[in-house]
Amino acid sequence: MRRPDWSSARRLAFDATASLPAAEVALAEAIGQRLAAPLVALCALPHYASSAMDGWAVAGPPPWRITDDLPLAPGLCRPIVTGAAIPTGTTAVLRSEHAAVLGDRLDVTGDARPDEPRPGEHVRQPATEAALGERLIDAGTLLTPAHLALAASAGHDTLSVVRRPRVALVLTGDEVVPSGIPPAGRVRDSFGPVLPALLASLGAITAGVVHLRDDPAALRAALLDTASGAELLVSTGGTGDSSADHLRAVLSELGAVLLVDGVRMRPGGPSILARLPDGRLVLGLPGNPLAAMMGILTLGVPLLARMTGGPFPEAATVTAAEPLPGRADTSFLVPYRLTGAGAGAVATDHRGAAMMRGLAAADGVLVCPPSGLEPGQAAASIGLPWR
Ligand SMILES: Nc1nc2c(c(=O)[nH]1)N[C@H]1C(S)=C(S)[C@@H](COP(=O)(O)OP(=O)(O)OC[C@H]3O[C@@H](n4cnc5c(N)ncnc54)[C@H](O)[C@@H]3O)O[C@H]1N2
Ligand code: MOO
Repeated sequence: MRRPDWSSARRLAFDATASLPAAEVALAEAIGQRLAAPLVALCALPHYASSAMDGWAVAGPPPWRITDDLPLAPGLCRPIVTGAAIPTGTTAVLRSEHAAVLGDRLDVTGDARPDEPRPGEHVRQPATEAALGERLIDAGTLLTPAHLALAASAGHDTLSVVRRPRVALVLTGDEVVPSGIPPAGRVRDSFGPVLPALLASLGAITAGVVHLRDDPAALRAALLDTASGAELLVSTGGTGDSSADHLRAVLSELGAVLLVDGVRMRPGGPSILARLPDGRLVLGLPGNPLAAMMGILTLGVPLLARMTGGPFPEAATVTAAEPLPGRADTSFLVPYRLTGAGAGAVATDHRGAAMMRGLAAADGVLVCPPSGLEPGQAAASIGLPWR
């Protein structure tokens, strides 16, 4: 679609693709991925009766005689540690702080409650957290450390997760230098050191990075290169119409379909989403650093949410604390800071398309509609993946 508005562009990006297939990965690798199938308990939790305290497994009322014999008959006891299996015949566990040992005799100290230990006290009964086969985590859940620990205790060594999308980066520009302070006419590469980590925070793996001159043949070859196995190519620069900008011409020559051909927003308006004839997607980000970030936040975030099996990332809202002018047919993406608890958004300074200072200082990005905003009016807000 040619130049959709900001919210239509996000929806087009989400609808451009589908969830990737499932893959079985080691438990530790599943962090941050979405579960592809419901996770069930492979054993009851806990799977045996265990002690919740260091102390004594006792049978019957006090006092008790200390023994190694099993099963425990009434009037007998033996030491036990937290987590150990409860010996047969045990009626309760007496915590060590409340135990008085005299020779081979054990009694309850004066610090204990009069009825201590109650039957079953400090005994973790089997299956109190989950029964064997019980569903513990729903398919589609984004896996956190807590989920992985639960899966491990439920007996899982691997998990079925939605495979991470592989992304090939194609960074273009004769003038772009990879390190140091560039001379006039050249610019330091703002993307190479940053995009892999940003894409990783969105669930993707960077499968390759190439730096290209502004050369259509090189760009064509890079877009046709399938060696990295990437489902998505993310390019930077060359989205414009100058003699040094080749992305549109090369995409057209390759027979790509432009799913999003520019977005009615600033910065980031020239962003492109295209599908190559073999099905791979190309996200073309403008060269201006802030514009490229807005392209990722607008098109890349919904696209990768879909590929990683997630829901559509609904925008939050934020209230403007100052008037923000609008412009017909354009959404202004405004990096903002919150002025205090419950207070509204104030635009950061230094937020030109080629600047990064404003975004670096921002709490979020406000989407100012064409009609503009008055103080107290609400607008869509894009969350920053790194906050
Ligand atoms: N006549 C017009 N000129 C421009 C228009 C327009 O509508 N008419 N649109 C402007 C807008 S908006 C944007 S955004 C840019 C889009 O530029 P391109 O995607 O074609 O990117 P380049 O021309 O290659 O570079 C633009 C700018 O970005 C710098 N750049 C490129 N790569 C990097 C990098 N890796 N790290 C840091 N900076 C980078 C590049 O040096 C340029 O300064 O076009 C406007 N022009
Ligand atoms: O995308 Mo451009 O200014 O709007 O940088």
